[in-house]
Amino acid sequence: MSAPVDTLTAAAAEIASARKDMLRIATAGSVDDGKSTLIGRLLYDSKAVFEDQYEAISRASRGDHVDLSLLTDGLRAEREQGITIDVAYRYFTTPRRTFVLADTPGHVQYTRNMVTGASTADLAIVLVDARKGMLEQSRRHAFLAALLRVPHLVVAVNKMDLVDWSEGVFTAIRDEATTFAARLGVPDITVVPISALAGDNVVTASQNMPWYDGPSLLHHLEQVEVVGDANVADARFPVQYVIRPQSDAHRDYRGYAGTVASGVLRVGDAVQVLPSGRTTTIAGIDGPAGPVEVAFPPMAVTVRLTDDVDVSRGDLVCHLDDAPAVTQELEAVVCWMADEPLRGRRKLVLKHTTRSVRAVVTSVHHRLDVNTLDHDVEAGELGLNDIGRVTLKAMQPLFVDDYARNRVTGRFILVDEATNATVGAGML
Ligand SMILES: Nc1nc2c(ncn2[C@@H]2O[C@H](COP(=O)(O)OP(=O)(O)OP(=O)(O)O)[C@@H](O)[C@H]2O)c(=O)[nH]1
Repeated sequence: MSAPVDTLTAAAAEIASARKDMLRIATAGSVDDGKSTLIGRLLYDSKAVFEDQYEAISRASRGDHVDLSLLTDGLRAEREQGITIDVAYRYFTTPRRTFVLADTPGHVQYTRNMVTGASTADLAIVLVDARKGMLEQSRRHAFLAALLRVPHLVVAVNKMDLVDWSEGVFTAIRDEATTFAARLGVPDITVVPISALAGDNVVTASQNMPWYDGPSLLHHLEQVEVVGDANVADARFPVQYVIRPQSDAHRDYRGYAGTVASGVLRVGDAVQVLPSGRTTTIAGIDGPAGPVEVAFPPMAVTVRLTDDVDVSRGDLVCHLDDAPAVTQELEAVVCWMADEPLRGRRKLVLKHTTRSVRAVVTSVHHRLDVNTLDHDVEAGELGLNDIGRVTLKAMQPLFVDDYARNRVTGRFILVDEATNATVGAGML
């Protein structure tokens, strides 16, 4: 039985109050587009930086402007190499919201980090250098954001000071970005002209671009609506651990711990456990601070069931009438991240929610050209950072939804059997 509508509304309201204050952002830009400077500017102008830190970087900066990229680059080991490698998470808060910012590097070979950083993001900021316009990299970043179904896209056209704050330059880039985003099916795009170095339109409105009447970047980040993006309809609870205390006092306790992937679970709900299909009822839900009546994403809880059904790690608890597809054959868009190409008959380990199964790629249908969005059906393989459509056969059943409907149960990663390295990410 699904949760009744009033429960969904209540859950949406609870998610709203829990989430209204938080926005997860992924940033992407090519090398030197000014990502570090932009993040530094956001931190500084939103007062997330202490004055003494600012004085230290003022002293270290050369030229007219304080080099805010020192704030974000300061801790990076890549300083010597001059490149950014891993995804770094930063937090900052304004009176309106808390922001979790995944800083993903721009180099083409690091697509993998972008995939990691953006897969849970509410919003992606793609930085573009006003002098260069939409490059292949910018398109690639926008494409990945769309592929990962990041619901909101911002294209920040940076270094407007270097094009004399030209409205014409901005309009041309905005039109190109908007057209490309429309082809990708991006539901929401905002294009903002900024100067991260001088601070124009980052937090406060620019005096230099009176022709722009949209919001500043931070203002947009503070007001963008994300509550409606959550899937509150389909209850999906992948079991991570079975909890069965050994002590005599708790000998009868058996609970199933995990994170609610989507939807709403409520005490008393009739549920089924996949793959067995056994039906039972939720006897209780334990949160970190004690029992709760309702659980919704992304709460980590322990669920107790009324019947003593056999449940193990990797099983899925869902309602009776909206179960996911149970399948061993998967057709997916895969982003390949290993040096040696992906070809048919390749054996891999597929990790989907809390389940790991062996799988084999049965065919590579096409490779996608990120610039033209054309399908190359002749390719027959995917090289490093290629994206394409493949079919896989899993050795055990998986409980899946379309990625478009569910960003948690609709994605998986591919791991090399021998090295245990992540070699691919897939969207169903
Ligand atoms: N004139 C001007 N220069 C800028 C602006 N934003 C950044 N820069 C400069 O551009 C250069 C690159 O900026 P970064 O912030 O380090 O670039 P990045 O994209 O973080 O580079 P990686 O860390 O290598 O990915 C620096 O010299 C900045 O001072 C801007 O709005 N105007």
